[in-house]
Amino acid sequence: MLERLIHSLETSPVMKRGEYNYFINPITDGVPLLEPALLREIGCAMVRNLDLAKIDKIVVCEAMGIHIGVAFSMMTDIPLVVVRKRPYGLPGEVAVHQTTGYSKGELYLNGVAAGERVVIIDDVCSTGGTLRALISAIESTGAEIADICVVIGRGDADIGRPLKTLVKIEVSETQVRVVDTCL
Ligand SMILES: O=P(O)(O)OC[C@H]1O[C@H](OP(=O)(O)OP(=O)(O)O)[C@H](O)[C@@H]1O
Ligand code: HPA
Repeated sequence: MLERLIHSLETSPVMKRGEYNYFINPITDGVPLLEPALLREIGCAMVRNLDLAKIDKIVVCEAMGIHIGVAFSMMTDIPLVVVRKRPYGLPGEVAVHQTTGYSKGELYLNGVAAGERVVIIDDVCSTGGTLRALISAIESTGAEIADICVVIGRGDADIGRPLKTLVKIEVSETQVRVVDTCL
């Protein structure tokens, strides 16, 4: 299991975004293309690794959480909430101030209510800026975060909660190395 993911990571090109070594991979970028078998492999690994008891919703961030969230939602029949980069001004909308290793931005959370149990999934955790901001936004709604899982863990970011990763990687200026897997 995870052979496709490991192969795709270890053949990922790396580019500079400022000082940040940014790897380019189908799961984290959607390019050059997403193979259905890779999505299935990741969906199955997430189902095996997440605690799905009494979960009301899956929460993902636009853009690169969406394909993973869709695969996972279709496998589990749990509804999906997409945290968007655009505000809608709906009642209860929560702004999420996101900082990554190479960007700053605003995301907007809708569709999560007090008392609900949610799981967060995403493509990658690097500095942890996105997950920390999302966790505090979800907590402000009064919902409970039951579990958090990313496909790829890069570095040792502290998000203040346990974080499950399917694979852990190290990224140099030229290549990605898979250093651990959840299996
Ligand atoms: O741990 P961090 O340093 O926060 O990095 C991880 C985040 O960076 C990427 O999102 P990005 O904001 O680049 O948007 P995208 O999903 O549209 O590519 C990725 O999808 C994660 O959400
Ligand atoms: O190196 C990266 N590649 C793709 N997406 C990312 N999101 C955070 N870091 C990265």
